[in-house]
Amino acid sequence: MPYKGVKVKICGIRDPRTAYDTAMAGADAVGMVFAPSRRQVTPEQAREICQALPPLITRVGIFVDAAPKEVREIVNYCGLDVVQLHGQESPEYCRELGLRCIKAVAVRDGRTLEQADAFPVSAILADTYHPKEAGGTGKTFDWSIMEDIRLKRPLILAGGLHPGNVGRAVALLKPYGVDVSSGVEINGQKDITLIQAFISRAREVYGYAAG
Ligand SMILES: O=C(O)c1ccccc1NCC(=O)[C@H](O)[C@H](O)COP(=O)(O)O
Repeated sequence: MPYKGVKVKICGIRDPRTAYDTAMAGADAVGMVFAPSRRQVTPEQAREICQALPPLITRVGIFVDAAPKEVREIVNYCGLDVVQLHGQESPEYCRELGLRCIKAVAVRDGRTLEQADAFPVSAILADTYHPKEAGGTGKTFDWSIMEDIRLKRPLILAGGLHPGNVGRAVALLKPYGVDVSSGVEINGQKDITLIQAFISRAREVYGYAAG
């Protein structure tokens, strides 16, 4: 059955105060990047962020081709709920990890998404393909690729979303969730006004805008 609404994940959170404000603005999930990136956090920073968050919010760790042992250690140390995998991780890797996983797919065509749907994971995150960046590009992809694709797993849409286009994306594709990083930043820093606007615009499609 399709999800009646849309979950909102704000990614690339780097400090406890922004994490708390993001949760109180109504986000369903926050993401912390452990892979090399200008948004990278240490396990110590992520643990502080996780501890600052209220209870009913999902804490997501972002990894790119990290060793399963390292991922499990960070998950336990920080208190993460879900891992989001942005590298070349295989179905066997996801199975071996034994954690709740979101598999990110760099969308080039419908086939890449259908292949990922066979992964033993909890959801698929469709993101923009970039030859050098594993995520957080701030660029959209051609959403029409997705229009005729029906996945078995819940779909989270990402890639270049912002308050000005998220409503259209939700209305067109009706994803289970939306994910944003660059589109709620000003000069590389998360901006709480943009975060609030993003959450409201995403949800007003279903008629329950906050704020
Ligand atoms: O955000 C990063 O810097 C990043 C680096 C390496 C792997 C993944 C990364 N982000 C993952 C996310 O969930 C982003 O929110 C997603 O890619 C969308 O980003 P954006 O297009 O900037 O909204």
